[in-house]
Amino acid sequence: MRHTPFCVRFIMAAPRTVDGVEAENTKAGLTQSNSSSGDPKRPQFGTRFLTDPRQVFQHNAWDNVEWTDEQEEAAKKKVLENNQPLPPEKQEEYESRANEYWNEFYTIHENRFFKDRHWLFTEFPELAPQCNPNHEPHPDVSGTDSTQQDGFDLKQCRDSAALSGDSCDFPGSSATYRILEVGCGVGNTVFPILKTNNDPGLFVYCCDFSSTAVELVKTNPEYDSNRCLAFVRDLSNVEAGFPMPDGTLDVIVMIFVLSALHPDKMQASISRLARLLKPGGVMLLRDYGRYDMAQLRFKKGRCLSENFYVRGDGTRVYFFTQEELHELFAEAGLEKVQNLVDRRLQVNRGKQLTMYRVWIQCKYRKAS
Ligand SMILES: C[S@@+](CC[C@H](N)C(=O)[O-])C[C@H]1O[C@@H](n2cnc3c(N)ncnc32)[C@H](O)[C@@H]1O
Repeated sequence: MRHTPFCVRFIMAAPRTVDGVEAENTKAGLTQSNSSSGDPKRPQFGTRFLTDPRQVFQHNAWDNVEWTDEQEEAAKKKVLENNQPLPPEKQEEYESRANEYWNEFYTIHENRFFKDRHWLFTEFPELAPQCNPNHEPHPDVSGTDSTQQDGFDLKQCRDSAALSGDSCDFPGSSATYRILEVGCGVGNTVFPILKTNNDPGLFVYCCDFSSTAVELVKTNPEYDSNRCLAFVRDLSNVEAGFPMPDGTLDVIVMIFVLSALHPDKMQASISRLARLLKPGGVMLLRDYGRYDMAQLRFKKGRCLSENFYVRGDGTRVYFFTQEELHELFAEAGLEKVQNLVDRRLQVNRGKQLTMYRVWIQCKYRKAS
């Protein structure tokens, strides 16, 4: 096995059972995952398959679950039954006060709700590339001039800034590997990245439109302003600026965030974010898939538009198909690297409940 110089060992959490209301939001089931990706390079560490339905309550979770046609039809029917959208004034209120609802969420739950997740690095090795056994050292890290690697030409910027007397420096401008997490919440992705990816050239940006969440990130003892910058930013406001120029990011991460935006605002938000990527940079997404248990649990009076709902606490969620996500990324000029559906059956053995989870995972690259 190759030596991995800057790595902290990955911790694989054991699968946990989720149940009740918490299951709607929690990512606990994501600690292990599997899918029918067909990607031979993708680590397969969720390999418990249910072959005999009578055995379903033998374990807490089953991977890569096939849905029957009847099950799919029943899910479709359930969604249609609850598909009466709320009146426009209610819709408008949930849109205009969206960040306030998330502020309330974080005021109540602080950082207790979303848990750290170390599956991140197995599913998304781009977050700590030097920890991948097949990793070829990034030329920047081995000491060459990083400025020429950037889509944004930092050297040219510095040269012209020297002439004009302006500055082209920005937070993280001296970094050689820049990651932005959008909709970062309380930092359950950011802090594991900072802990695991010890590349001295790393800089992590993270933003959320909940000022309460961003404050919780900044006051976390693990927040290090030499390696990280947290800021408040509404993704759906595409006119607002970012603290880094276009063409400077290696990775943009979105974990259960795009689904919280109004569907009409998703395309512009993704297209705006794509501009921030360097050529060759990647956008990583994990989010709710169509007919996930959380969608089927919504009762009448919660639907905002097709496949878009408001929870009891005023936060909203959309349930995607793979095709919809592909369209969004392709329209933003990105190329598919991965777009897979992850179906998992979680079991509450005590209550003899079965919970079918559906998540979608995507990686899309900006052409070099
Ligand atoms: C389901 S939480 C996920 C949080 C975090 N990514 C995680 O996995 O722990 C969705 C997050 O998206 C944020 N969010 C929702 N809409 C947003 C928007 N328009 N701009 C920025 N952040 C947004 C919310 O404040 C919340 O922190």
